[in-house]
Amino acid sequence: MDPTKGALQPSGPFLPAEREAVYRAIFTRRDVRSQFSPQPVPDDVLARILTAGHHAPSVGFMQPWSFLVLHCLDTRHKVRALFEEANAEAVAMFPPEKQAHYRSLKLEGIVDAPVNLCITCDPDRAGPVVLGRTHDMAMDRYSTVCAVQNIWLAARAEGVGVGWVSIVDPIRLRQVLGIPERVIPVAYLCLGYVHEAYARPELEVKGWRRRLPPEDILSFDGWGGQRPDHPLLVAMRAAMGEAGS
Ligand SMILES: Cc1cc2c(cc1C)N(C[C@H](O)[C@H](O)[C@H](O)COP(=O)(O)O)c1[nH]c(=O)[nH]c(=O)c1N2
Repeated sequence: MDPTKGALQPSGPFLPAEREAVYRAIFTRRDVRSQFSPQPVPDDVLARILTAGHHAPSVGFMQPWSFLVLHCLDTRHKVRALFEEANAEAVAMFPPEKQAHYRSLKLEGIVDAPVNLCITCDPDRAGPVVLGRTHDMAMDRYSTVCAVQNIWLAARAEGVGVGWVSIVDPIRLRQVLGIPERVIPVAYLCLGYVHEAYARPELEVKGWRRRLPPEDILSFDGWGGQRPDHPLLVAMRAAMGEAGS
């Protein structure tokens, strides 16, 4: 008996409105730090968002992620203290002329948001030899990041904002959350309803950095293959214009 018999489903393009909805989620998704409503995110909504995360692609289908759901305010205050400490160290790493600007940025919403998630990667989830990870062990972490992105986009569709906080010492984060040593904390996310969000990345609005034009990120037939008048480049410029970027 062929196990693939009847396993296929139609896979054509979405209807225009469905396609628009997917692109809308992508283009209006924001990293949210300060606009969180304290209104709780109900379990059924959170369940849909996490289920989207759990349907991410993963190397060898290893599904290396765990989703730690953090409501406890005491725990979140401990994580915020880790952020404060790391952020003070971070300021000093920037050139003196950028430090005041850096200090003015709000870079977390750990306690403002009603719920946080820590998304971890367990390299041992599927044994030592994993299909597709044989020549690059980082593939399990990349898979975990795919889950994060699914969560981020599904949350956008639910009206739930997500902010990624990476300015924390991962070793101390592990201790605070009781994460075993072999497990890697990949992402710390703050989640909550947002009624208004920036139309462009907050770092762009606040003059820190701008989105790069397509000519800076497209290359043809190998690294460094710039083709300034290539039709794909022209089309991507137009698509970015339509996306408002
Ligand atoms: C791996 C990683 C880590 C972080 C981030 C993102 C990612 C992917 N971002 C959010 C980041 O600043 C943001 O995505 C960009 O500025 C682009 O903005 P939008 O996400 O489009 O709103 C982020 N933001 C922040 O305020 N504090 C942080 O510690 C981090 N860390």
